[in-house]
Amino acid sequence: MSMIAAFYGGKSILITGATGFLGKVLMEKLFRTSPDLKVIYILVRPKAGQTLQQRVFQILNSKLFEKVKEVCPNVHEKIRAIYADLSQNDFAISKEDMQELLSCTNIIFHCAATVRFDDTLRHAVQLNVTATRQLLLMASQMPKLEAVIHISTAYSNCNLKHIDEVIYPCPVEPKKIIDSLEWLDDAIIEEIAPKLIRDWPNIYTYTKALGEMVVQQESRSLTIAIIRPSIVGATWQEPFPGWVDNINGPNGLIIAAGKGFLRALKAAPKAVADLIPVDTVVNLMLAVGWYTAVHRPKSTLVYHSTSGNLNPCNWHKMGVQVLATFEKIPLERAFRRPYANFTSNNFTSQYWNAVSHQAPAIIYDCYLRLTGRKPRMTKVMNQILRTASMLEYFLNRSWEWSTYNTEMLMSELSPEDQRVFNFDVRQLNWLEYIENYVLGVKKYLLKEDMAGIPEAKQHLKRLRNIHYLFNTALFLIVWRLLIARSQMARNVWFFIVSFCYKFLSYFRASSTLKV
Ligand SMILES: CCCCCCCCCCCCCCCCCCCCCCCCCC(=O)SCCNC(=O)CCNC(=O)[C@H](O)C(C)(C)COP(=O)(O)OP(=O)(O)OC[C@H]1O[C@@H](n2cnc3c(N)ncnc32)[C@H](O)[C@@H]1OP(=O)(O)O
Ligand SMILES: NC(=O)C1=CN([C@@H]2O[C@H](COP(=O)(O)OP(=O)(O)OC[C@H]3O[C@@H](n4cnc5c(N)ncnc54)[C@H](OP(=O)(O)O)[C@@H]3O)[C@@H](O)[C@H]2O)C=CC1
Repeated sequence: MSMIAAFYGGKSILITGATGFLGKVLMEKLFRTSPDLKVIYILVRPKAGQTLQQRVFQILNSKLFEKVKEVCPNVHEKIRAIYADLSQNDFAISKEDMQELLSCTNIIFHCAATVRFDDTLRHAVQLNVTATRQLLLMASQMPKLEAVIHISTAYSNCNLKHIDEVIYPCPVEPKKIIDSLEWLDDAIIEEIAPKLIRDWPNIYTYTKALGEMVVQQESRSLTIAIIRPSIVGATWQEPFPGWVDNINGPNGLIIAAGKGFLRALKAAPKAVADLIPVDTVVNLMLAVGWYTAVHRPKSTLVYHSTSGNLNPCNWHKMGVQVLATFEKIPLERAFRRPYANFTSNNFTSQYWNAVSHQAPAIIYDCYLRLTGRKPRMTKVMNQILRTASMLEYFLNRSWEWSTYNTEMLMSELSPEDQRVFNFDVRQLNWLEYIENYVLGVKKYLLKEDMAGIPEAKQHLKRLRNIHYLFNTALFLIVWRLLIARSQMARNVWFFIVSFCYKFLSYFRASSTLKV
């Protein structure tokens, strides 16, 4: 019997960010391994015209939850969606709901955050810092609370090269920033933001670092642990391989590469691609929840959920495998044949951008205009290049994360728990994982039918022929223009033709002699 699964039995668990990528996989695993848990409270806001109930219904009826419905048929009754907006005071939770949460909650998993790199400082602080503080104040009024698990990011200290499992101080006190945002207006905030974030690459990583400091400051009466995942990718094993449902992180770039939009990336090919499967992160979260509640460590422990130091993979290996998979299982209606080029050189990168990205988009838009349609490819291409440039910082550097606490926890688990809540990334086979990942992007994110693969392959063949035709035509035009204008080009042309003629004559003469 798994001790961790048994621990969550009968518990009331509060999850923030349950409608997000990590949150959904967390709920799924909890219901599947501990179907006798009491209730999962999720803090949800209405979104995109959907009510809370509609959002929950959609999640529970998705493919991700198919296994859960077999193990826990009454899952609908065990999930309680509470209206909440984490950017509001007291999260805008009603008095009755707040009372219930305060009196019943046993464990909290705090996943909610804004993960946009370019969010405004005000909004990112509200969500990643102030909301964390407010949640911990709520937690301190919960008599039955056993543990709080805060999800940060391995990149919260990406201004350092070697990162230990400790909370590093930030140059400015979070409280001072929260207070000053109350009276400063938006224009001034955006002006001082670059000065505040100093050597952090974006507002997201900076506010996640502030969030960790808040956890440290508010942890006096609470038992808290922090988990820092690196780049969270599709599921490795559970509930099935390759599940993914948003375009964050690598996902958008994988689609852009598969559709033939993105054919070059400014990335150091040898830099470590520190991806971590989402189910590995969730297994660690549940193990940490159990360990923190049962062993109640004296200080706030930080756990790194990273792959680089135990089982490294680099961007080159990843790119090659992504392309190899698209060769076998192409995406539908590609713009160009998938091709990949990683370069860390500025000049080469700009050259590839002009030749491989911008020029084809402009040519295609001209074609759309000529055929009476609305041009759109330049806009799409600019969007992709903007995203790629936002991720560049992470593609051109490697970090070392120590994993002492994570390995210590692994050794504390029973063999059964090590199997059911496996977070040992050394067992990951990258080639197999990336293939399933790419397949998952096609099936679960783009919702493409596997029956369409022969047609997609046919389409790629047509694109290859167009490519050859286009290049030949371009070569002939350039050559014709050169010959017309330059004596040197004419000389070269004459030399090549006479050389070919002599070679053919010699070949014919020698083959006649042999006979
Ligand atoms: C041999 C050599 C091979 C060579 C090969 C070369 C070729 C290539 C080979 C490829 C190989 C693979 C390489 C992989 C590399 C991976 C690198 C990963 C590094 C990640 C590091 C992460 C470290 C930190 C990790 C963390 O700790 S945490 C999380 C990470 N956080 C993020 O990843 C957010 C980032 N993103 C943003 O920050 C914003 O996205 C922003 C970017 C500002 C844009 O922003 P903006 O331009 O405003 O665009 P959006 O509004 O966002 O979206 C625009 C449109 O997409 C739509 N849309 C937005 N959402 C979604 C959604 N869900 N679902 C569906 N649609 C959505 C939206 O409707 C809109 O459509 P529309 O309305 O235009 O029609
Ligand atoms: N994905 C990754 O690569 C990594 C993620 N992390 C961390 O993991 C955690 C989860 O990330 P992930 O699941 O990928 O992110 P998602 O963007 O998929 O999910 C974010 C969640 O936060 C919720 N949320 C955002 N704003 C509010 C609000 N104002 N009120 C209520 N809920 C809100 C979202 O709700 P809604 O659905 O309504 O928008 C959603 O459920 C984050 O803390 C992130 O920093 C760390 C490292 C890497």
